[in-house]
Amino acid sequence: MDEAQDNYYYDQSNNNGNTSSPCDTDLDFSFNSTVTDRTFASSSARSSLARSSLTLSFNDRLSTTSSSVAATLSSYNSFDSLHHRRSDPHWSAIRTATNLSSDGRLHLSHLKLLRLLGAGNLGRVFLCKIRDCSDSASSQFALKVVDRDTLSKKKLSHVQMEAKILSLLDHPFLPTLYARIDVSHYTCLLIDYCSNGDLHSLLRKQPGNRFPLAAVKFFAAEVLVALEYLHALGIVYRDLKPENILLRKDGHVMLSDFDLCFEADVDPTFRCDRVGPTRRRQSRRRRGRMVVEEMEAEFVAEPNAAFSSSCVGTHEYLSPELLSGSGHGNGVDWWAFGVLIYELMYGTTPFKGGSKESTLRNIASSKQVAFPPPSAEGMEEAEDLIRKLLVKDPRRRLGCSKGATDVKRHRFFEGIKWPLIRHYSPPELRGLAVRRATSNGARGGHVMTVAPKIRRSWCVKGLVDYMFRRRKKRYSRLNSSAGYHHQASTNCNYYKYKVRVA
Ligand SMILES: Nc1ncnc2c1ncn2[C@@H]1O[C@H](COP(=O)(O)OP(=O)(O)OP(=O)(O)O)[C@@H](O)[C@H]1O
Repeated sequence: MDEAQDNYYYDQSNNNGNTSSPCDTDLDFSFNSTVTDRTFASSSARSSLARSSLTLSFNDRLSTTSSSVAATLSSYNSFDSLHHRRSDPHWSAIRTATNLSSDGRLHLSHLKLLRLLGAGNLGRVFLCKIRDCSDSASSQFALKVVDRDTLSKKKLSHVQMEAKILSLLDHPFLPTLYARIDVSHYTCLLIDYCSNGDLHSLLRKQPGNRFPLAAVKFFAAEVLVALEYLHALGIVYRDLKPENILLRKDGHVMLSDFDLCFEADVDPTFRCDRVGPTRRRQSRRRRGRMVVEEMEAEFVAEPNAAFSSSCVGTHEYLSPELLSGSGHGNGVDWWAFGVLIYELMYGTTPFKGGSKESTLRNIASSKQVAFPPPSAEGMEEAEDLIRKLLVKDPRRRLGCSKGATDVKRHRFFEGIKWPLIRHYSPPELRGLAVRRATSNGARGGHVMTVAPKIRRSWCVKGLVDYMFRRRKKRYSRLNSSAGYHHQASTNCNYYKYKVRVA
């Protein structure tokens, strides 16, 4: 947006007789300008080979919860929320902008559009920055602009679903909704900007369109943690694919596109079992013998009773039960997770045919997934995981009953310290420009709470009861506390520890 357009904005607000200060208005519709479109359309980050999501209408019934979010859209500024990233410099940039605003809210006029990032089914996404903010890195955001007047009722419900889901999220691998601005017939969602594009485009830049195994493991592990968090909130994603996995400037993932999600209830469970033999040990401190028991605690929060019968997703990623139209649940995400790992490893999806119809036929057939001969060490583990995720019957599919808890245990992920996942270095790949965190950057501002060591020794009698009670208390806050989910999903959700009974 150039100076001339800035002036146009001021004139326009005056013509409308708006008496508030220029920065308090929402009348800067520069995203509507054809100049903006022409100038920036070519800079769209997504490759032209990207596969679009579909909403088939053989069964058009939306999930029950989607109607409940069809509430009136209103402006949403979440500065006061207890977001775990509230010390992030992005929030500070927004706070600085709104301090001067008479109503304390963020308005479109606080934002300067820089370029068009791309356009999707529902609207366009712009790179923008907070005006007059000196820290260029922390003042950049992505602004998703939706023109509600151009959308059908069904697409409008998708926008509402996306806005609702975004407002619930508080996780390093998922976008933060900094503000929602509804003005006239536009809905604008201000979220994190991912300067490294999407995983689909990155994959196309690699030799043979494949990632090395270590990179597959890195991306799969991060996506798994993001999925785990969504499922713990009762959100079934339904549109997992490389195109929807964006890469932040630090090379970590951010899932995007929540318009096809549906919500369901979750009934979290926490189990604590004794594993291994009970041993007697000499206590140095207490001068006596004590009993040491090795316990395994397991936390599961998976919407395994989720049910929807609308057919949505992306052809190559649709699961057999979704295609059959007889209803599906959380299993669609675990199926898609298997397809994703396959695609990252082999550069193509496992059931891809010559046409969309033949792809769908292959998915629906009883044909099992086939693999090229293994070419590197560790491929067998990956193949075994994919095979277990691509089980056609969702009742027998890995992940469907205990979610990420079971998937994380697979030997493909062996060695990953889940609580530290945010701090693993991204792989060095062609086309991935990783900017390390600076002192006031991502790491300094919002370090993920690191869980305690996986193995711990305790010498408090009744510890298990105590932990169980504490966790139960936290579960009761399940739907209200985003912080809890953050903790639950960044902590290892199954771990062993020793209990010493004096
Ligand atoms: N936060 C972001 N940072 C950087 N680029 C983004 C961001 N969000 C979206 N984009 C890019 O903008 C483009 C449009 O995104 P959008 O989510 O509107 O559409 P889409 O991914 O095609 O989804 P849909 O399935 O809703 O059509 C995509 O190419 C995406 O890569």
